[in-house]
Amino acid sequence: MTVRVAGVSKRVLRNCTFELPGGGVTALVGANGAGKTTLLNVLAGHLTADSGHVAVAGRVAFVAQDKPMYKGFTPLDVLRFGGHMNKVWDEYKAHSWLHRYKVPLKRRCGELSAGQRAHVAFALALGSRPDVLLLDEPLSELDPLARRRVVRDLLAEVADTGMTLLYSTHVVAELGGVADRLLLLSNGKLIVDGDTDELLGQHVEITGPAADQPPVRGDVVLARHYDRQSTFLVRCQGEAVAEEPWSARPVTLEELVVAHLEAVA
Ligand SMILES: Nc1ncnc2c1ncn2[C@@H]1O[C@H](COP(=O)(O)OP(=O)(O)OP(=O)(O)O)[C@@H](O)[C@H]1O
Repeated sequence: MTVRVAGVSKRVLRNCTFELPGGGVTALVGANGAGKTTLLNVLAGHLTADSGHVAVAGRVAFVAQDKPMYKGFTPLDVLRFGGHMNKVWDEYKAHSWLHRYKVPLKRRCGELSAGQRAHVAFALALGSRPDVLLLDEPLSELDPLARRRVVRDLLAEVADTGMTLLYSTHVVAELGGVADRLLLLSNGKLIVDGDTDELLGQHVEITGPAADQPPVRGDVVLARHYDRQSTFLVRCQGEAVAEEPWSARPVTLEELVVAHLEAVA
């Protein structure tokens, strides 16, 4: 396991326990204040847990939400600094990221756009050849095209290097085909932790006549009742077979996440 977290508590975090195998992409999702940034800071070693244990194997790079950097430095200065600070440093990888995203190399970081600063932070992080890359809302400053390209480039990096990527995000509509694992935090507690394909296979929406319970076995995540109709989003134990007049349909990752968040809101 690349990342092993056992019983970690800190600020809002309560007894968080999970493991991430090497070489995967995990999305960390949760409402505002759920504890995502706190958890990433604990994993990065910037915060010490009040209790519990964290083990992260290999080199770790962390890109914080506000992408802090010296405003007077140019991107070239930042990479030079990265080369001095990191024992392992891939100059080509760092420079090619800035080149690919057309970041002005000699302009001061304080005069770069938020998206350009984000690219400098990505270049610095990837240049350090991390085994574990932690990103806190990495896509929030990027335009729609850049978001797609950055996601594609990060997935290629994971595939090429076997790096483990854990990133927090609110953009659950863009998780499909990207995250192979989902961690869902609510008020500092991990309420969902699993492989996204398995989670999608387990969750189903059942619709039929008004009823207190769905006609399938499993945990009701969310129930909605209308005059003559009930809809249940259920985490099933086995295959969900809904007989007439009930119907079952698979859910998207976004629907799954929103239902779990709504259930505890
Ligand atoms: N420096 C701090 N000292 C004390 N409490 C803090 C500190 N920073 C954050 N908190 C609290 O910890 C809780 C979790 O904050 P955190 O930033 O981890 O949430 P988040 O899930 O990343 O939220 P968001 O989606 O809004 O970025 C919040 O209640 C927040 O007020």
